[in-house]
Amino acid sequence: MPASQPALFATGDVLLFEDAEGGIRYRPSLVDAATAARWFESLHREAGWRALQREMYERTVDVPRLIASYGLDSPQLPVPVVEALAAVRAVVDAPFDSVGLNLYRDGRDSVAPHNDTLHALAPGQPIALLSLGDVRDMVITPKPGTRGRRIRVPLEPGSLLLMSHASQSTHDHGVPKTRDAVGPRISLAFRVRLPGSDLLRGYRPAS
Ligand SMILES: O=C(O)CCC(=O)C(=O)O
Ligand SMILES: [Fe+2]
Repeated sequence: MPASQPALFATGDVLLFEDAEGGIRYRPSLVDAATAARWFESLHREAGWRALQREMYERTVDVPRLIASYGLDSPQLPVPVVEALAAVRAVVDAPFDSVGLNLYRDGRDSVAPHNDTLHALAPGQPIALLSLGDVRDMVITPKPGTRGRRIRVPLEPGSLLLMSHASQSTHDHGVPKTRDAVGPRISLAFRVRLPGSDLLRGYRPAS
């Protein structure tokens, strides 16, 4: 499917979709390659990675990637997450309080097209996705009734993808499996939770 041509802005930001809350935008280089590599190595080694399962269509399926999650007030917060949060906060004014980390070990790991769990997210607040490690494509697909086309964005190490809360109702996003020889990739998803909500509802440790 042909990709649409996103608008390129003077800052280097690419606006992928516009809405009243900032839409979906991509900044190829939030931090430099050396910083991204340092954070990757440290998190790959030391984050609290877990294999999870979830119920889907009355079956239990393995989540095809490893996951770690922290409240941003956690005393166990890895140093790279503290530094990454500062880099994100320098360009995004949002009261992030949680981070979900994904580790895609190779091209067989993925996340299926989805929108982030609106029941758990504070209205009006964005989701900030920082990428580290090998490049993987993100595919962003308008939901039925939303204008625009499917977009494929290669997420560079050190890049930031910012998605508005509103965009979770208009678009799905996913990281498809690939047959290309790719090494591991880590993403950090900074979010603002609704008080008392559980971002990992429906997930449990793999047996
Ligand atoms: O790895 C990514 O960039 C996307 C992750 C994602 O969509 C999620 O954690 O909800
Ligand atoms: Fe997501």
